[in-house]
Amino acid sequence: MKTLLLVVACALVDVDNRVLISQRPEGKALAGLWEFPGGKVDPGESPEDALVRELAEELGITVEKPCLAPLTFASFDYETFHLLMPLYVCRRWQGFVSGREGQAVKWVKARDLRSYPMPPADEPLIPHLVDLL
Ligand SMILES: Nc1nc2c([nH]c(=O)n2[C@H]2C[C@H](O)[C@@H](COP(=O)(O)OP(=O)(O)OP(=O)(O)O)O2)c(=O)[nH]1
Repeated sequence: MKTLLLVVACALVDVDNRVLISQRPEGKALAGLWEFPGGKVDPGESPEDALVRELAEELGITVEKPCLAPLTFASFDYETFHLLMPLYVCRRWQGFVSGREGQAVKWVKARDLRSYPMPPADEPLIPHLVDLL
């Protein structure tokens, strides 16, 4: 089997029940596609620690681990690796969301997520968010 890559992602949900998506920067794989904030789990790091770190780096917000609720996961066979991506939901954080790495960010209703091109791994996640929100 290919390398199993563990990536953690978060559906940040605001008071209007909108979800945050972030556009992958030029130069990265899957550039231009809209994704849930997150990233790779580093060796020795727990998934929750990785997500707290990524949310701070990418969006400039502080999240407490108990505020990360597991929702579902993506399992997708990319050409060079197999992605396993737990998706958490978070409704509480400190600070204001901004694209700290120059990326565009957008708050969207779950039912409108289909209007934004996302990586193929993310498509099966959308109905879970529509159901929840
Ligand atoms: N963050 C995130 N990654 C996703 C999503 N869907 C999806 O297929 N991926 C894939 C794209 C990448 O192959 C991988 C995440 O890797 P990345 O390169 O963005 O992670 P990272 O922030 O740790 O990046 P790096 O600094 O190490 O380059 O997961 C998603 O919704 N969110």
